[in-house]
Amino acid sequence: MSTDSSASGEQPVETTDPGSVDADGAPFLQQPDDGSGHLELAAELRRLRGLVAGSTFEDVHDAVATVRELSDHLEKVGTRVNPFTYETWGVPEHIGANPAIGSRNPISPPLEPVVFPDGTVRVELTLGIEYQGPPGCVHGGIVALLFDEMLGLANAAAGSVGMTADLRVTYKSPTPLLQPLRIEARQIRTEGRKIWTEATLHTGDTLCARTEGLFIEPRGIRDEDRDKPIEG
Ligand SMILES: CCCCCCCC(=O)SCCNC(=O)CCNC(=O)[C@H](O)C(C)(C)COP(=O)(O)OP(=O)(O)OC[C@H]1O[C@@H](n2cnc3c(N)ncnc32)[C@H](O)[C@@H]1OP(=O)(O)O
Repeated sequence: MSTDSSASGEQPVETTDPGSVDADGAPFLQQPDDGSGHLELAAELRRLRGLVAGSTFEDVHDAVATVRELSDHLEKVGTRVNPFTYETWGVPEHIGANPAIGSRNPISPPLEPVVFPDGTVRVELTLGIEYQGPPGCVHGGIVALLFDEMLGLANAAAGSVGMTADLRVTYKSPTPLLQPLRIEARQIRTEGRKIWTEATLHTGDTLCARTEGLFIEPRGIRDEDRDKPIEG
């Protein structure tokens, strides 16, 4: 998504594309473009989402009609995904619909994680007004969503998979909108089916929030699914 300039000309005014890949990190959980235009559609809707949530209008009835027409069109030309019939998790229909990382989901920022040799997973992102809680700050529930996702990805990077059983978030300092954010997650230890994973969220050198999660590996997990993240 494009980054615009505020009146001061310095700050972005909307959620931006994720940060570029760090030289030391490898892209993790890439979601390939199938060439259908689906990802471009989602990106355009992300732009729309920010405009709708973050603007005031005198009269947008024309836009209502246009968007209704678009929805009717997509209903006609699309094949609906059934979330109860995936062969396994991690297939594009599954990951793509995820509200934190899904490239097909206009709700997602989306995250574009990189993984480091020590198993740390990192994302860099900037969130716009559609993620606002307190004025100028990211909603605490959004922080928890992003943390949950990142912990799951760190588990996947470590070759394990677990359902979130306990997620504790400590909010240390307001998480600003429209400022570059960095989330880093890593698995700490495992014991039987229990997995402990931690993450931090910074803006610059300021720690905004940290989290500790306990994940439980589902019973009967297949070996080939261990490095695939469970979606929240
Ligand atoms: C793409 C990136 C992925 C993002 C990741 C997102 C992950 C998610 O959001 S998952 C969705 C949210 N989470 C859920 O819906 C989970 C709902 N809960 C459940 O399904 C179950 O309670 C589940 C699977 C966690 C555990 O159930 P079950 O497998 O029966 O575990 P159970 O046998 O009772 O317990 C196993 C061990 O874990 C412990 N345990 C289980 N739950 C907890 C808990 N909440 N707190 C502390 N310990 C717990 C038990 O005490 C037991 O310990 P021990 O072996 O020492 O006796």
